Amino acid sequence: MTARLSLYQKAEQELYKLDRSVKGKFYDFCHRFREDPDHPGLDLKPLKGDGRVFRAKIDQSYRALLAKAGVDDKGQENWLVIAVRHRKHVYEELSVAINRITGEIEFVDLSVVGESVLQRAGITLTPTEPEPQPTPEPAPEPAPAAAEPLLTGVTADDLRDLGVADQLIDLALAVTDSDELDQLVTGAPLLSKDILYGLAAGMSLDEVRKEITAPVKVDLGQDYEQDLGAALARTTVTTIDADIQAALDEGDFRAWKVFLHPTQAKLVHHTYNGPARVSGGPGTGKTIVALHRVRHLAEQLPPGHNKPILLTTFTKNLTTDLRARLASLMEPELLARVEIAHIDQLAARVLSENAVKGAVRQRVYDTAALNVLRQLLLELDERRWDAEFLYEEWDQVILGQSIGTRKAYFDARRAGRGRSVTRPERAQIWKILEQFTTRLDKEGLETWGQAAERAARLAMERDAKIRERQEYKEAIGGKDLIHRDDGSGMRFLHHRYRHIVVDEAQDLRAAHWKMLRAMVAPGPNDLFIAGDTHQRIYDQQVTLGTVGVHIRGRSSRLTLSYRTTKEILSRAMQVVNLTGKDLAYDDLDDSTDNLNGYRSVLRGPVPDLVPCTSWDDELAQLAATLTAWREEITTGNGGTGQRRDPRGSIAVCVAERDMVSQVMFHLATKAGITVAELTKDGPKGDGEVHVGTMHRFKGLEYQKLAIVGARDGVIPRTAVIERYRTTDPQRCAREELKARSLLFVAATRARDALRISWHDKPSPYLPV
Ligand SMILES: Nc1ncnc2c1ncn2[C@@H]1O[C@H](COP(=O)(O)OP(=O)(O)OP(=O)(O)O)[C@@H](O)[C@H]1O
Repeated sequence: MTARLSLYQKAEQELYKLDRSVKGKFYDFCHRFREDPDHPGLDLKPLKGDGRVFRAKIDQSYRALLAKAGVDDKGQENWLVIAVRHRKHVYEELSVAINRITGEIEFVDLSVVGESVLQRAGITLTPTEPEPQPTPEPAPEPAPAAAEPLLTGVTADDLRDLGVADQLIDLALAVTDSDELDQLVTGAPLLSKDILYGLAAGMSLDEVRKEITAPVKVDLGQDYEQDLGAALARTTVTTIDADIQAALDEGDFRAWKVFLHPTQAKLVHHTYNGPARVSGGPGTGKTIVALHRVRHLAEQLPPGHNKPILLTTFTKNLTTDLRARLASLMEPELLARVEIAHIDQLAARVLSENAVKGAVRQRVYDTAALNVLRQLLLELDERRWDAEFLYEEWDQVILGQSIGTRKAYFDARRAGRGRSVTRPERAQIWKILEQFTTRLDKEGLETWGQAAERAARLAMERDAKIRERQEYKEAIGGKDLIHRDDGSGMRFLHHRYRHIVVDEAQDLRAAHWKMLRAMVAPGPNDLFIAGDTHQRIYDQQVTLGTVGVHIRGRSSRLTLSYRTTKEILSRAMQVVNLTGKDLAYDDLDDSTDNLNGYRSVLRGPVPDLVPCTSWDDELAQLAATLTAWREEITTGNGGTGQRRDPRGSIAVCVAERDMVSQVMFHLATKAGITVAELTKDGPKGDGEVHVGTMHRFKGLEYQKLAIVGARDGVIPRTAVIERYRTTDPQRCAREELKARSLLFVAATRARDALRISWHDKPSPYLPV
């Protein structure tokens, strides 16, 4: 009889860590097992635990642990590989269970639980193939004196109700410190791990129930515990040959493509009755969820050749990154149904489609437009207002709210703008800004903010026409509108997209949102928004409700970081910790957001905080660190790990623009390290180490990251803070918040190693 073989997520992760030769043998094993699971060479035998787990021979040393999940209609047996390990670590007590919350198959790996915890919980493990013992085993140490349990205020019933695997409950209650907990959860199913870490991080039972358990709860029938076949259908597994082969070849870099965390999967597959938003700290998988969401939506589309799905984000280099990742996740035919464009590119496209001949304007960045305003103020001898204040008033209040008349400006809300302005002052400001926009116009210039506004207006006009046509059609009982449509092109008018997915949403302008809102018909799954306001590094605070994007009741938060180690995360959190400040992070709507429960299960070295005596000293020490990092990566940590090409794994993030070229020059000429500048379009060239300013690092990640020049006066900038400290305290606080977010974004790009250096005084936000 042949068998169908699937691979449990944890088994796949174990495989990554095995030697290449064992991986190869495992692959052969899969082939042989599929052909005939009862072949004597495989030596398939049940363990004594609950009789549902079997072991089979991969080679002399390695065993596969498998669970039999029934036989299908064609008589084919369904088997799940739950673990791959050395025969020394296979115990009779191992068993599988079906989780009462998720209904998925769970395997609790007792072999990794610490000896002392097992003793306290009264569990002894029996090896299936005991090693010959040359000397008698010493009598086991008596269990250490009982210390206070780590998890207080929770009972076994609480843990059971939340969804912790039965086998882990007594063990979890016997744990007395976080190292023991770390060891326990290494072999724990995902949901148990989340719950136990959540409780240990101080989440209340209610919070865990709401944020961790409820999102993954499914309705299970009466006898669900016996039906492994049904449970297998609910469990995320790798099934086909090619998948297993790819997993073995690509290692854990591809994990995100196959295995979504249950909380992530829920968000990906849910049907939302309108715009939905997912938030969460850095590295919690918001982008991964957005990418899978695009695939999910594409899979539901009726056949066609158009592109009814838009995936958009704030910057160009992130768009390149998203495109590459999506291409590796989706079949080309499905990918062809997705438009991938950054938000300014989208606005530019709308404008060019509607361009009047001869009226093309050159689009400029804010600094260029600000210079035009400065020149104008000089010519007018205008000293009552400084150029930055006026520019922001224009960009954020007038453009931000699409204000077209002096009267509307008198009534405008100026929330978050700091100093108030009286009616006569508004009259002065309006007059100056009118002259400013006329000047821009005359010079044939347009800012990206203006372009976004114009694009939004055009998209909204188109939306209004579509609605009007729709309403008319409904009013006449759904008949064809041949006469009305004739020759006007109206018949072909429809919303550009059926679904829009937005990443890094926290930095989009009000006009961008208006444009996006108008590009998709309101309805199920219209807008899916991923973002984290703790990472807002541009000045665009938007309340989505005011631009027609209503997310209330459809917001979710991810809390588990997959990128950053606990050690990096705890330092980074201190940067954005606003305790005692009269400031808060918004939730993109009219409430606040926080990072409660944000945590990581990854461990690594504590970040290095390095004081230097001068900039030259900083450069020299940086070069030494990078040389060591490169060595670690290329030699696979001195031969203990996987060897890798260091290109694209290491980056240097600088606090000031000028430092980019200085760092690049120093590394290339004095340290023999090849470099690539991180530009708007991504890394330029294929140098080993990427170098860029903090803004360029948005949304990216590196194995090892150095931040240089993190000193007081630069983060935050003295000039900016001094300008507003007395004149506009609210603005001053906003600038501080932005500077904190920038450092937070930079620090959380690091996966395993983070090093932050400065000379003179450190930035006040650094935890030193
Ligand atoms: N389910 C998963 N399995 C394995 N890896 C995952 C999973 N989800 C996320 N990751 C990994 O975690 C890292 C961070 O994911 P992602 O970029 O989506 O986070 P993010 O929340 O968008 O971060 P940021 O806000 O910092 O941009 C990536 O390396 C990704 O591959």
